[in-house]
Amino acid sequence: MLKIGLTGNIGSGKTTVAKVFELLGIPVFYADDEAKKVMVTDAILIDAIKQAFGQKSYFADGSLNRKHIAAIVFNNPTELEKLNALVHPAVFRAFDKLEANAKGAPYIIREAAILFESGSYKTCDRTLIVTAPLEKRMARVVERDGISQTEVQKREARQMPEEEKKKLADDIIINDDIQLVIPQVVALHSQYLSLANTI
Ligand SMILES: CC(C)(COP(=O)(O)OP(=O)(O)OC[C@H]1O[C@@H](n2cnc3c(N)ncnc32)[C@H](O)[C@@H]1O)[C@@H](O)C(=O)NCCC(=O)NCCS
Ligand SMILES: Nc1ncnc2c1ncn2[C@@H]1O[C@H](COP(=O)(O)OP(=O)(O)OP(=O)(O)O)[C@@H](O)[C@H]1O
Repeated sequence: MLKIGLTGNIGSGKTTVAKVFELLGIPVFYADDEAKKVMVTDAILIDAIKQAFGQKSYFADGSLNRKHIAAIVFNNPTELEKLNALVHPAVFRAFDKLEANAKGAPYIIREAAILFESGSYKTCDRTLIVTAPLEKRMARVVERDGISQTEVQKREARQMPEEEKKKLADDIIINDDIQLVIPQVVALHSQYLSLANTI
């Protein structure tokens, strides 16, 4: 089955784009959501996170102390690598399951903020990047998450620059509030359906 990797830096609008593909009937795997799920359900992973980042990593009710972990990993690249090495294998396994369950679909989408950085693009047949100017991306995330511009910048600094990703990606959607997003998604959907028919 044709697999499309969908990415974009923080606040680019990749989740928004993914939702449009879903409306067109395409199964989408959200790596971020899956990471959130396994980090509170996988007992071995939970233990490993506590060992690495302290007991404060979880609240008494079992939910993840996201602020505590974010403060550690987005201030120290080595700590972020440690967290990625713990979480990503479980996310990769979940994607394999989704793929197995989506046999009837013409193609599937794997949405991930760090598709290129994590190497998961290698499991995709094509890659699609959503782009937007940095100022717009920052403003969107500040509005959506209520975090400061500095916090957004720290995360952006841990991601491969958008310009580099644009060179690696096969397809692009420009989400700059000037060009319309839905027609761009529909055009790519037709292209992917044709490609899926040739596989
Ligand atoms: C550190 C955590 C707890 C912070 O949680 P928080 O609720 O503040 O942020 P959230 O998860 O909603 O992420 C917001 C954005 O931050 C950026 N971001 C998140 N994880 C990463 C990462 N590993 N590397 C670079 N950027 C990241 C992305 O642009 C993401 O969309 C959380 O991001 C996390 O557990 N990250 C590790 C899991 C992971 O790699 N997720 C990303 C896709 S698999
Ligand atoms: N074209 C647009 N017009 C207006 N608002 C938009 C547009 N695209 C995205 N947004 C808004 O900007 C915010 C960021 O978009 P979205 O969550 O899709 O980005 P993302 O790339 O998935 O971000 P992250 O990497 O932080 O998870 C959301 O609140 C979304 O509703």
